[in-house]
Parts: sequence; structure tokens; C-alpha cells
Amino acid sequence: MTLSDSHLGTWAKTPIPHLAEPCWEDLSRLPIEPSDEPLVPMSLAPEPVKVFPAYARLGIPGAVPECYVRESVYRRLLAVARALPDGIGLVVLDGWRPWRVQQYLFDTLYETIHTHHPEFDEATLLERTREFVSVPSRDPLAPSPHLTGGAVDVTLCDADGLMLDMGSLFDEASPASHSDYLERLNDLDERKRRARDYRRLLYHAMCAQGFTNLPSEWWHYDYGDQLWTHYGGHARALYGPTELDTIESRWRRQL
Ligand SMILES: C[C@@H](N)C(=O)N[C@H](C)C(=O)O
Ligand SMILES: [Zn+2]
Repeated sequence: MTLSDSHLGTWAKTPIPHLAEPCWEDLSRLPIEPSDEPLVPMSLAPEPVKVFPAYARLGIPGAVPECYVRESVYRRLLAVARALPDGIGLVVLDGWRPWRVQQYLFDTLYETIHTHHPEFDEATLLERTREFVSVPSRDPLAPSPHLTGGAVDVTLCDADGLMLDMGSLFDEASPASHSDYLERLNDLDERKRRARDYRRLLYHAMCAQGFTNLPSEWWHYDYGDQLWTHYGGHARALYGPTELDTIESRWRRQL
């Protein structure tokens, strides 16, 4: 289904600004005042929110078949979806992530880059991997963003539920995934111009609800974690690492 330019509105006409990559060492020093806000399942959200737990669908070991997020993140994502033009839906691909999945993603990308570039030294390998996967960390002072339930990976779909072409694939580990990549190209063909406009639409709809974006990934947004503290200019983060409630922990609290 093709949506007309005028239908996409002013967000799609407003460029994505260029932002510098984060310095992860500086981020880890930002204070966290942890809230006990619960993790809630995105799949209970009404239309136009859609949920496709990408890592569980890919069979990644330890991945959960649901996208859990903190309650404030849930409410904000619902508001984002409701603010999109008619006929466009918000697809949530990942939210809270178990440490094991973060480790699997990190190790897999690290090994893949190492195989393709045996000449890279350790520091370069780490830098290239970090561009697309954060270092796995359960440290209460410096958790990986997705372990907090504040980070989300999202995209857009049309009224038929088909994901829109955003100019690179979700998790594509290439410069084309940088949020402002299409802003920097001249002479875009029709396909790339539409992808640029969809990225802009997603970016401004998310920012209007208080999310911040990771500049190396058009799909990754944060609320309440240390990336959000940095890019949003906040005094402190709201979320530390968290875990899903188990039946054992629930009963232990109740008895
Ligand atoms: C793996 C990718 N979807 C993602 O979320 N990357 C960021 C950098 C992360 O792992 O926190
Ligand atoms: Zn992410």
C-alpha cells in the first residue's frame, strides 16, 4: 500500500539531526535512581500497536516470546502509535531483554566481524560490535539498555500489517542503519526518499513522547535508561536492570 507524501504530515518533512555516538564509559557514570515500575507485556496493547518479538521468532536461545517494557514505556508507545497517520502502525520488535540474549547477540556479532576482518585488533572489534550491540552487563550502576526495560526496538507497518521499508533491515550492521544515513545522501531515488521519510516519521513520533534515539540504529529508542539520560539531557536515569517475576518469587513475597 502506498501512502501519499501529504498523508505522512510534517514529521516526515523534518530531517533527523546528526548526533554523536555515545561514550559508553561516560554513560556508565550517569546516576540511576531505580524505580520499581513493573514490566508489562506489549502484546495486550490495542491497535495500532503490533508486537513481533523478533529474537524469539529467530529462535535465539533464552529469548522470550513477548515484548516486556516498563509501564511508562508502554503508555508512551501507545501514545506514539496513536499519533501516527491513519494506516500506519507501530511494530514493537524487542523490549526488555534477558542477559543471556544480550550476550548471545554480542558474541555473535563480535565473532562475525572478527571472521570478516581478521586484521582488526581487540579495541577495533569492540568498537565495531558496540555500534550495533551493547556490552552485556547486569551491573546495577551500568546495565545494558535493554536489560532495564526502558529500551525498545521498533519499526512501522502499513494498514495490511506489512513492515515499511526503512532503508536498511532491522539489526543490519552497516552504516545504512545510522538514523541520519539517508539525510546525508544526495539524489535519493524514490525508494530511498520514502524510507528517509518513514525514518523521520518514526523519529519525531518517538521523540514527541520523550524517547531518545541511538544514532547508529534507526530502530533503537530509549526511555529512562542511561542512554536516555545522556541524549535527553536528564539529571539521572530512572531504571536499573530488572528481571521478569517468577512464580517462585511471587509466592515468596506472598507467604
Ligand atoms: C541488537 C540491537 N537490536 C540493539 O538493541 N542494539 C543496542 C545497541 C543494544 O544492544 O543495546
Ligand atoms: Zn535496541
